Amino acid sequence: MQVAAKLTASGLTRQCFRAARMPCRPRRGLATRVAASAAPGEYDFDLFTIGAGSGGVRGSRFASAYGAKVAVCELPFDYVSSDTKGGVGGTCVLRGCVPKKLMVYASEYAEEFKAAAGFGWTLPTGAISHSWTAFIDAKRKELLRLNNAYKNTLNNAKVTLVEGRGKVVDAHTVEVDGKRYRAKNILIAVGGKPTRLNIPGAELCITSDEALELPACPKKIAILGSGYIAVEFAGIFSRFGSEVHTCFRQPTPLRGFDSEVRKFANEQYVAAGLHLHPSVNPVSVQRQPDGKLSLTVKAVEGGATTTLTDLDQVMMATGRAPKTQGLGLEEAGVTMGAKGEIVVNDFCRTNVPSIWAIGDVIDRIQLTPVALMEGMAVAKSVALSQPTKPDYWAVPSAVFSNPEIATVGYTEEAAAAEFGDLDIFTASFKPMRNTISGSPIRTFMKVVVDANTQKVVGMHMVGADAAEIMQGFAVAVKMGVTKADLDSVVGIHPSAAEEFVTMRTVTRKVRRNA
Ligand SMILES: Cc1cc2nc3c(=O)[nH]c(=O)nc-3n(C[C@H](O)[C@H](O)[C@H](O)COP(=O)(O)OP(=O)(O)OC[C@H]3O[C@@H](n4cnc5c(N)ncnc54)[C@H](O)[C@@H]3O)c2cc1C
Ligand SMILES: NC(=O)c1ccc[n+]([C@@H]2O[C@H](COP(=O)([O-])OP(=O)(O)OC[C@H]3O[C@@H](n4cnc5c(N)ncnc54)[C@H](O)[C@@H]3O)[C@@H](O)[C@H]2O)c1
Repeated sequence: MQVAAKLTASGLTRQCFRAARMPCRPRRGLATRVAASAAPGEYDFDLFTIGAGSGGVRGSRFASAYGAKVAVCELPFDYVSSDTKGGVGGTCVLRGCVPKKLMVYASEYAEEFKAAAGFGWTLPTGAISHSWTAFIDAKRKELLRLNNAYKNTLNNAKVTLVEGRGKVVDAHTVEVDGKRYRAKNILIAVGGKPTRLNIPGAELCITSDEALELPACPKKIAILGSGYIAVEFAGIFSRFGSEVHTCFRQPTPLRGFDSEVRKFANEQYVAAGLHLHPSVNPVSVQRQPDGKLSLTVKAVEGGATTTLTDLDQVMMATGRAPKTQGLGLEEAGVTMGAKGEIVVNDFCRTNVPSIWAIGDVIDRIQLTPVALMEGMAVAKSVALSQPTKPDYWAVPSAVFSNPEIATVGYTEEAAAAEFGDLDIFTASFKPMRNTISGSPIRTFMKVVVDANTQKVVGMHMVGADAAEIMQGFAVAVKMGVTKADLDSVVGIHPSAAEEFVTMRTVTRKVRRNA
């Protein structure tokens, strides 16, 4: 694990928040008290939430179900977010998980058509084509449907929805477009926004927001960064037939993931047709006389520059920043971190006892299910007076790249640092589907076992259906499954998943004192 460990206010290491690959247990003993009761009528609401995204909606409706009087405010709807536009559902539903996965599905058909030939299908020549605008229209309709469904959910849960930009005035007051509301507790769930690198030509680039709303599929695109968003969109555009160039600072993509997984994923991305440009820093983006773009990058070592030309788009996928600017938090005395994230304790409570914060804005693990967990914890704390900590142990995650990656628990590097002695089991194979389809893509599976307790402390997979497979194994890891338990399970044949219960030979033993 290369991210420096650093204690946060919650007593959890920063390292363990880098997307669940170094799961730590919360430090005990940070006391919390639920906000003191108020005199009846003193407040308009028991809880006022700013932001109706994943965490805000979940926290609000659970608090309401527990008997609290709850309101939530949200910016007016748009497909692309800004300081004045958002929409009920938030990033995941409108500009993240959902539209991204719809794009993954849409792009996968291209591969399916190709693979079908290997299985004897003849596709009519020239008859297969894709309408980008038809797809974007269908995607937009679905997002609008979901936006309405979320509004209905809030309505059915008796949560008052206020449209407009929320701002904290003081410990118990929220202002939405000039109107003030008094609340016993305030929950900040405003999420984050895509960041742009400060390089010449940054304004010519798109981010994930715009990438989901392009008027046409780019013929040639450069993507900066190699985190979740970069590799997912690289897979999407490449399957749609774009020439995709991914430029990143590290030697392999997906910093923070298990290094064997990174190396294997790197090989598969190349096999899948991506043009990878590792160990480079972006320098500038220019508009060519013909309207296309060019991108100049500089080698991390040696400083040689390379210019990619004739690009239809340059996408920055270089991280997201908490959306806390102008929210009135500093004025209300809330402690903020260096990146603008809200500092909270183990209970998602800020240093101002009536103000709580969850989701991307606290910059722990930026995943929807984590924001949901945090929202439910705060709902219990404030509405049931049951102080509740979110549990960050064994949070699984998946990268919907081509091929998919899924992981739960420790990377080998983090586990070696934590436990010292490990037994590592790995398998690499060509999945049956790819044997006669002609696809070169292989699958990799890895089990990390603490040698002293024989507990499985990490599981990783690169390959088709990794997300679907890993969800079930995450339950086992969270319950403390041992390698012997895995070995005792009968496989489902033929499947890739069965490999996880049939690995009998240790690939290598990692010993602290070897
Ligand atoms: C491209 C992309 C793909 C992703 N894919 C996945 C995935 O596959 N799986 C996964 O688990 N996670 C994924 N994520 C991450 C996931 O979307 C976030 O972790 C999750 O949405 C965080 O929820 P949240 O409630 O903290 O914030 P958000 O969902 O961002 O919600 C915050 C809400 O607050 C509103 N808001 C902001 N400021 C104000 C204000 N002042 N007043 C009123 N309202 C305000 C915003 O408009 C927004 O609706 C993805 C993210 C991106 C960008
Ligand atoms: N499938 C999923 O669950 C999923 C999908 C998308 C996003 N997300 C969440 O959203 C978060 C944000 O995603 P992301 O991909 O934008 O962030 P990220 O932190 O995963 O990746 C950021 C990338 O930008 C690079 N970068 C940062 N600063 C740079 C600089 N100055 N110059 C060059 N490169 C730079 C980093 O090295 C890294 O490759 C993720 O952490 C993840 O938690 C999850």
